[in-house]
Amino acid sequence: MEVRSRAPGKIILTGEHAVVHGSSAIAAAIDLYTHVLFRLPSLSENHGSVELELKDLGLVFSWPSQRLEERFHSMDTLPSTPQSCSSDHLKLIASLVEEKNIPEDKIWLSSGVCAFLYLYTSIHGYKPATVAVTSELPLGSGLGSSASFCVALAAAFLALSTRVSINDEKDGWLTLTTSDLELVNKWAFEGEKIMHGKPSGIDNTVSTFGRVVMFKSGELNQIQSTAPLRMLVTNTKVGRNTKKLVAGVSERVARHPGSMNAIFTSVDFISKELATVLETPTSDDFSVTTREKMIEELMEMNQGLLQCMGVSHPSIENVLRATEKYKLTSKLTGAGGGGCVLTLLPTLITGTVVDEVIADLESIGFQCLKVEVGGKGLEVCFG
Ligand SMILES: Nc1ncnc2c1ncn2[C@@H]1O[C@H](COP(=O)(O)OP(=O)(O)O)[C@@H](O)[C@H]1O
Ligand SMILES: C[C@@](O)(CCOP(=O)(O)O)CC(=O)O
Ligand SMILES: [Mg+2]
Repeated sequence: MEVRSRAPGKIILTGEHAVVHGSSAIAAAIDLYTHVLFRLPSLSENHGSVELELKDLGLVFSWPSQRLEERFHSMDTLPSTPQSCSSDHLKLIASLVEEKNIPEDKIWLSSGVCAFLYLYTSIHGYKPATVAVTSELPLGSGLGSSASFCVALAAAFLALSTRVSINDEKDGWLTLTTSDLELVNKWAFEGEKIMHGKPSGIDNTVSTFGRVVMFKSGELNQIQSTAPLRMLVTNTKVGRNTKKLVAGVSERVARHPGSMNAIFTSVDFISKELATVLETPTSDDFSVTTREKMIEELMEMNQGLLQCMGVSHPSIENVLRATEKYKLTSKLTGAGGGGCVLTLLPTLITGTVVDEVIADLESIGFQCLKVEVGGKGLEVCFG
């Protein structure tokens, strides 16, 4: 028996970090996915283990089911509803991951493997299975790979544990009902907590539900954008870790509470204004160019405030300068500190100019990705 799931990454148009502190943020799904293939072995192929195959990284980890059961027997590991992983429970999981001797240059993977073990054992128990993961997203770059990893895993485990109701349809990609998407989203949030420490929930929410969303304090509002948004994503290829960057901002808040809260309030206004701009139909009084100028100005202001939060990086500033030469506006997306940068591609820009911008950025050593913005969320497929 097997199920596949795929969950998109995201871009944050405005509001990253501030959203962790209660401000509004606007994010959109992108057409780059994490894919999970979850297989329960037949009796003849039963290997008695829970096996995680990270295909892009060429790594396989496996834990005998019996050993997992013995290690966790004192834990309440089969909650019927999503629950946070307690620190004792996480210590146990971390010790099972440490035994795998993940190579030092890939040690950043550990938190992902911990999140996998937590979601697997909580939702599915200890039964032998093979879980294969591939991702079209650059990992640890601000495009929400951690959240899409958790969403795709939680969906696959729930789908084969019959904890979600699926239509009768047997072939093709299916979307879940809203209440099942909410369940997946809650589990994915628990996985994100293991990876981010203190996530806002925006990444798992947009990966689950797709589209363009405004998010504030756990509340989701769909944005009906009146025109397509064209964005170029530039990966600076400077590695960074969301958990550390989020913690760094909280430390700055502790040192400068008044100033930082004023910044978060400004970001809240910026996101709300962006929502209005996106939802306002273009007309004689509000042309596409005016709309795009407004979006650019809001992105520019948000980038300035992200600098004030201490999460920009020289590589990000380089992208800003390189795109400014073409009168284009850019802003970091995700946690910053390196990672990815967004550049708005106005409607009137020609393909030749876009190609020149990309060539310039790639000549500096960056990687450009053309993404579709605001598409679908999580889907599953039985086969
Ligand atoms: N396909 C994947 N395979 C294994 N781990 C993954 C995968 N996708 C994400 N992760 C985990 O998520 C972490 C990156 O998350 P994070 O630092 O939040 O950056 P982002 O979410 O922007 O990609 C990785 O270090 C890894 O632990
Ligand atoms: C910085 C933050 O706002 C977004 C982090 O996104 P990413 O993991 O860098 O893709 C954190 C959060 O909202 O949980
Ligand atoms: Mg992340």
